[in-house]
Amino acid sequence: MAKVELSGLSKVFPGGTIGLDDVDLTVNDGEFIVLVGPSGCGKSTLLRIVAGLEEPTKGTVAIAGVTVNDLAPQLRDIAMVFQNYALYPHMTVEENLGFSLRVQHHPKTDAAREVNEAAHVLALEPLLERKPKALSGGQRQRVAMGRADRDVDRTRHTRCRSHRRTGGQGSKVLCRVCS
Ligand SMILES: Nc1ncnc2c1ncn2[C@@H]1O[C@H](COP(=O)(O)OP(=O)(O)OP(=O)(O)O)[C@@H](O)[C@H]1O
Repeated sequence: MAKVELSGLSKVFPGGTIGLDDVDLTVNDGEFIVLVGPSGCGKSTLLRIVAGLEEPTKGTVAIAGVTVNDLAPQLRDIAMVFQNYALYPHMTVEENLGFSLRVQHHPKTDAAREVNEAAHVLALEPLLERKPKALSGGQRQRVAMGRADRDVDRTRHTRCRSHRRTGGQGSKVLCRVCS
């Protein structure tokens, strides 16, 4: 986990809809927070900006002390679970959890071990052979969380741009993957 700091964050969409208006928020390393508010108040917009899927009109996003406004989403070491969970319906829980590891060409034994660890932590062990349609909403959400965490490309982070920005290998600020 890393500290996330949002400063003066605003988003005005084309057409003039205000998505966010001057938001300041600090989430400390290891802190768990919940954004609560009425439909349309800007929760998804805020998360999309942190993940890099939306550009703020004003303000800055810093992760682990590094301003990431100009950093592409895949270089931010952020995982996001979407409201529809984005699971592959034709794959089992096990295949969904391991999909990104296969795409990243992780050795099979390492991938299997990581999938088993994730299944244990998320209490999905008895459900590994099931497909998403045979899961409850909460179970689907846990699979989506497990998959999102594996979506972070660990191979990419051997050349982590955050590191280069903060002084290369001697940097004190390391992302979760590289540290
Ligand atoms: N791409 C877009 N173009 C124009 N307006 C948008 C766009 N995306 C979101 N908005 C508007 O920005 C505001 C904030 O939307 P956002 O999706 O962040 O709300 P939310 O708090 O996540 O809502 P919900 O709880 O219903 O999911 C809303 O008024 C929404 O209509």
